[in-house]
Amino acid sequence: GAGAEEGASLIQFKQSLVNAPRLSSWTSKTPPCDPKTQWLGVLCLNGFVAGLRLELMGLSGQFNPSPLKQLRGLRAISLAGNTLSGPLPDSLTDLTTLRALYLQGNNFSGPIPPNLFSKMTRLRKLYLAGNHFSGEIPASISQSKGLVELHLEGNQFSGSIPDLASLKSLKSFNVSHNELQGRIPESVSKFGASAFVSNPGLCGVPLLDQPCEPQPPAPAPADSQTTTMDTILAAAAAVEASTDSTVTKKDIPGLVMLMTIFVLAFSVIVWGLAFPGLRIKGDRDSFSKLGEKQNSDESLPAESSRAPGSPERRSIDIGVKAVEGSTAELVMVNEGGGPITLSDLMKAAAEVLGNGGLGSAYKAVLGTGLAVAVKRMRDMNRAAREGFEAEMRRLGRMNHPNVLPPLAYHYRKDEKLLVSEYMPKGSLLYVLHGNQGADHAALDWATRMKIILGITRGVAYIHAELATLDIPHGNLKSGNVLLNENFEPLIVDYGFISLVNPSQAALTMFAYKSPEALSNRHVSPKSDVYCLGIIILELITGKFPSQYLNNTKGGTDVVQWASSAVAEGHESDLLDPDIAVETASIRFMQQLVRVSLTFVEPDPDRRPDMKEALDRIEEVVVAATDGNGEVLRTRHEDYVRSTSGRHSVRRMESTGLRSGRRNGNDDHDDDESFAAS
Ligand SMILES: Nc1ncnc2c1ncn2[C@@H]1O[C@H](COP(=O)(O)OP(=O)(O)OP(=O)(O)O)[C@@H](O)[C@H]1O
Repeated sequence: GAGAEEGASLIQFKQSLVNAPRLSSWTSKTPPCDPKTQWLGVLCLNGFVAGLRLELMGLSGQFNPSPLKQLRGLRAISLAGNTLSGPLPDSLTDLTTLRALYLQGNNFSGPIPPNLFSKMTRLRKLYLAGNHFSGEIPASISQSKGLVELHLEGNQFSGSIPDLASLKSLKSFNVSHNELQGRIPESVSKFGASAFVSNPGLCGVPLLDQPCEPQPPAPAPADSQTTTMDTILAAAAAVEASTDSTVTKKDIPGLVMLMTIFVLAFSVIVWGLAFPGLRIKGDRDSFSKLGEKQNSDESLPAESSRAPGSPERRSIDIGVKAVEGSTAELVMVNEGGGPITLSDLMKAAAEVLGNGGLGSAYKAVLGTGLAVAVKRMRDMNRAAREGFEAEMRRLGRMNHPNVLPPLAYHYRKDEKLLVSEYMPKGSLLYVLHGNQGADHAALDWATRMKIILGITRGVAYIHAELATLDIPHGNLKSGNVLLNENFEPLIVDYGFISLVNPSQAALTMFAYKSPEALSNRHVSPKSDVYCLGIIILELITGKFPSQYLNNTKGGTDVVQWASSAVAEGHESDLLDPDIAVETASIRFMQQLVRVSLTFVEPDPDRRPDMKEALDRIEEVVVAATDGNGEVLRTRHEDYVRSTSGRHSVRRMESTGLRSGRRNGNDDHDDDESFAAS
């Protein structure tokens, strides 16, 4: 009967597999769906084969789907986490009943036939991640109009992302860690940067670091060696020297490309290794429901995109030494990380972190094991050497648990480096919008409140310490808030206004995106208050603010949205669903929305100053955490600000809120000893 025919097809399918001893139950002696002898990995529905769940079985050989087209009720196939190889054959196209195909974590390779998916109109989930697929993403994917989950990350797909506007139900999408190029189609830009990272040729929203503009070809890689800070800077400097100085912003993507290809290669391996343990749990559950629910057959959970593992380091030495002929040294301005010399730094294994408006950032791991972030500033010639150095010394003296001071700088006319401690969790921007992994999950309400309070305190401190500046921070955004291992925020990239060339400042610094700047009025310390309001709304709504973009496309206008929701009395619509579940705290979330709306008042005169802003935030947070010492073990009165503006003296009860950083400057010893006095 039908059972025997289906069995014969499966046996034929099995013959294409190598190393399938675990499929010994697959014999012609019994039918595949007999409840007493049911074949391993075969899922049945009403006596017919409905699914093949053959993940993590050590299977190798090629995937020959031809025999499977005889299985009229086949809805899901998982071969994930095996070592199947070769290309995807054309015959896959005949599996038109398929709802879900999980092939991730194998060794599949080669281009995918462009029309492969044109007949697979019922497909809802397609996982090809973590293989070696190359060539273009098959355009026929857009014909599987019911796709809900599409995961192509960790391959070598090239060319541009096809237009996927026809995939109206797409909920989960990832093409990160490929070799894709061109502008990200608007239809998928909502999936956030993590869905696209490590595609050096991709540009546009949501890759803020990779705006679309013509890019020069990447310099060709030379032989492999360890990449050091020195070779990275040399390469960057050489590209710059070979073009005019305005090209600086474009040279780094080439470097990023080289670096990320290597990171990619390594992370695919790690992904493959990490894969089995990750997959097995969720899959078993959801697959076992296949016999119960008609529509849940394909509901294996989505694999969240992995952050890349530790980088593989390769040389991009193009023969120019960044510091050759220079006597300039690295000048320490904060002893927190111990002494660092320029030669330590140049020898350090390095990787590219990103390319921001003010420069490019690199991670370097020193011989001592200390990881530092090195920011190579561009367009920072506003101040003469003495002015630059004095400002750096002042920034190095910053001493607040929520402010990351530079540890050292390197100054030459044509090269300025700023070294600070490396924060492994990365920025709030990344944790909030990019990474949907464990760090994102940790952003519960208490943590977000702690972050909001920390940022506000940090900015208030910066305003007190750098009161002489027109705009003390000037570049406040979630990308410039780093998170330490306790999710304590640390503010970076502050105090540059007197150093950055004015035209560059106006183009790239976030204070210049405030309403006053956009209507050609003066930026002021109140512009930082505006930027702070955006970050708070970003944290409460979980939405990427359109205010961070240069055009009006993409992101959420959090100011407009919050103002109208408050005006209409449905503030609760604003809340990120991830925190709105904490219903007991909703009224505090709403209070914070109202407070932050005062920060984003279009008229700066109607905004509070930073001192007042801090009071308002602390008031809500203290009320919200009263009687709950776990959230924030600091009290309002422990944070005493001196009116002189010279020092922000504070006492933190919680060690978690206390920075371990030591300040190298005698002037400020009273900050450290305040608790004892
Ligand atoms: N000390 C650090 N530790 C960890 N990551 C860092 C550190 N400093 C910067 N980064 C990360 O490196 C990346 C690039 O930083 P960079 O400052 O160059 O860009 P940006 O913040 O996007 O732009 P801008 O130049 O406008 O500040 C960002 O993702 C940032 O979060």
